[in-house]
Amino acid sequence: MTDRFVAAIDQGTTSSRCIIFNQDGAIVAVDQREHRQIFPKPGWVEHDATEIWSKVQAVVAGALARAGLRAEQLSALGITNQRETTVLWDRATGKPVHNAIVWQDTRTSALCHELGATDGQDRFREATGLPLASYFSGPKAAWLLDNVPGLRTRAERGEIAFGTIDSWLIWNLTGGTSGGVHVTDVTNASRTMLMNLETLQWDPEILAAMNVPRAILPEIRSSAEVYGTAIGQVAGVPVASALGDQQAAIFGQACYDTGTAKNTYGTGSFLLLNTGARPVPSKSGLITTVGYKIGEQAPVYCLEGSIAITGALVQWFRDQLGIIRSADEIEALAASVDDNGGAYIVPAFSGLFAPYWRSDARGVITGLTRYVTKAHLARAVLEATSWQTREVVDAMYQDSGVQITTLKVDGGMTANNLLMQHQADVLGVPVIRPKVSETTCLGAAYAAGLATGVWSDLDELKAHWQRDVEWSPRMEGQVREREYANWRKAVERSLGWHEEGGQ
Ligand SMILES: Nc1ncnc2c1ncn2[C@@H]1O[C@H](COP(=O)(O)OP(=O)(O)O)[C@@H](O)[C@H]1O
Ligand SMILES: O=P(O)(O)OC[C@H](O)CO
Repeated sequence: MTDRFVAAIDQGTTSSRCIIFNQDGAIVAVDQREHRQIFPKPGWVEHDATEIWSKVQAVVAGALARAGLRAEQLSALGITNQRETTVLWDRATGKPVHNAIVWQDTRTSALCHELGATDGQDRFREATGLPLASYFSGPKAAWLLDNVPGLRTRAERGEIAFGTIDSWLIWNLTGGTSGGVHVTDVTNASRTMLMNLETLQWDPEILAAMNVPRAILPEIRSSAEVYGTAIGQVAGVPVASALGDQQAAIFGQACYDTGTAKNTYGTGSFLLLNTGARPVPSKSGLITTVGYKIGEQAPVYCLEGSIAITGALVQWFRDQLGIIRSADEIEALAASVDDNGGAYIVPAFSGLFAPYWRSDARGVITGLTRYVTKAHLARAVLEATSWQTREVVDAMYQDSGVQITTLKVDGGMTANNLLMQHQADVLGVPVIRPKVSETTCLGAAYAAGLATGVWSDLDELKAHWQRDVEWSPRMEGQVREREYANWRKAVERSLGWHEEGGQ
């Protein structure tokens, strides 16, 4: 039997990656490139979508070259992407009309506040599963339509296309101005704040409230089906999956059973719990989102705890404070002391996401005394990730009644043993990392392979999953609860700092 190969593109916040997998779900080749982060004003974060498209083309070529494969040897191509980031482009020229507005960008906070005051918070949450927050795409699209001169009129005439990054890539991959398909998948659409979670279609009332014309929106499709055939460097290859990166990770982690969960530790961290065939509304500050939908099958929903800043705090410690030279140095520095020396850091750099959704929060370091050294602060940086995760795990339990008994983990920060041990300690459950920790690309590859017959069903995919490392809890319960109380006190001190219009 000749091996079959599936390529996945992971277009992330800081870089684009292409990974080619074989039929066992093992990695054959990887290529990765970073793109520019554009910060025009405090709180604003943009990407150049044209640059992203060229980086994506480069990593696809790079991965093929490293694998020693030709495009025609690929059975399918899957897409996974940073979610919520919003691009509007001119259908005739194929050019973006503005830089993409990134998920972390807070420029629409005031708009969200106004929408809440006029239409009520609950209306949006009930229809879309999301709290009104600058994180999501709908308000970003509305901002662009109102702030790029003449854009709203052109949009209403049907000249402009909206997309999250999946749509932008699929449109370009399948032909762009010469016949590219304008689609998105249910998982990405569920992050726009424009899709109704029950119908899985654009919600006309929400579109009206948000003032977003239907004419700009892509067609919503499943996460695993052939959307079109690629042209150019991968000509002839079916483009056969799209999933938001966190949904791709839960798919790659084989969390197909109700009650299973994973946490991905990257720039931010995103904990998703599979809640099965029905959306579970959150009362505890989580998001209700679509996990995946395979072709004609029923959708699977998730509850999600989105944490904006985890790995990005390590980057801040490295780049803004200069205390370490590389992210991995933080582990040795933190391990040089036994504890945090009483210091806690709450990285509310752009407010706090789950479970608080407080745009008025800003970062704080508390508990400082002259005793505290940079090593204690290094510990506090790492612990901020595990405590924020503990808070979303507690919220998951309140919302779903599911007590997580083991947590599957992945992402760049899981290379840090000290952090993973602390995570197991503060959750009081084992934390497990799989052998293939590139679960985001793997999930997109799995979905594309299912759509094209490379794999037959979820059981086959489940059999690929293998444990690599397991961290077991060691902390005494009393210590854990005392420190958790300290963490929550620190969070209290971060709230209410920022006033609208200030920085
Ligand atoms: N050894 C480490 N210890 C702690 N944090 C780390 C370590 N290695 C990488 N990181 C953090 O992980 C993040 C990168 O992870 P990755 O999964 O590639 O993120 P993303 O997909 O969001 O770009 C960075 O924010 C970096 O600071
Ligand atoms: O690109 P990442 O890995 O930082 O993921 C970003 C998330 O999709 C934002 O919702």
